[in-house]
Amino acid sequence: MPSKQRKIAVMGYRSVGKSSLSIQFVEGQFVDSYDPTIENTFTKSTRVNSQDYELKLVDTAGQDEYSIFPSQYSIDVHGYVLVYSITSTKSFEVIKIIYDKLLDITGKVHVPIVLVGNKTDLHMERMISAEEGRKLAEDWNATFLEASAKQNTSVSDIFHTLLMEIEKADTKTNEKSNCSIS
Ligand SMILES: Nc1nc2c(ncn2[C@@H]2O[C@H](COP(=O)(O)OP(=O)(O)OP(=O)(O)O)[C@@H](O)[C@H]2O)c(=O)[nH]1
Repeated sequence: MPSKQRKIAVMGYRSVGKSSLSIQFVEGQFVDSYDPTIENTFTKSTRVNSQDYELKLVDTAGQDEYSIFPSQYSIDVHGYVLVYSITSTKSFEVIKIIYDKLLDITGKVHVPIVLVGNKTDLHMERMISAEEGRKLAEDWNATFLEASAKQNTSVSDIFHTLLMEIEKADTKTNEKSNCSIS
């Protein structure tokens, strides 16, 4: 089977660990220093369910409640990793706003999304429970995962799950377009 090309955008509030998750997945390392991202694109080959993928990962600049959703991330992107930090109530609020803007700009009812609560290693500083995250993802009809870029917990699951979600959405669209009225 030929390899499929997929583009994924990682979005969320500042400093939630978007770069750290991307770098952990692509390079297998964690960098402790904080360097705000403007935009970084990574490529990685990966395999899910016997299918090879050529993945383009766009690590975006941190957004806040006032940011305009960058229009370049509304086209050509197959799925989104929406990240908040379990230690930051603000980042959880901002991810809801980003989600609303994303739906608005794509004009779609359903977009493949994995909602990620990052920094689970900082359990003493936890502000958002797993239940709250799960509930939000349920409202969105998205998949929910908690992760730690630092400890490399569930990091590859995020991207593999999203690739499966994209595949599911693709199948649904194809089924619809093959549907004829007689
Ligand atoms: N303890 C802990 N720290 C983390 C984790 N992920 C990221 N960090 C730290 O959080 C800070 C911000 O991480 P980044 O990956 O740069 O965050 P970002 O979301 O890309 O930030 P912006 O580019 O500003 O939007 C850095 O100091 C990281 O080392 C994690 O899972 N656990």
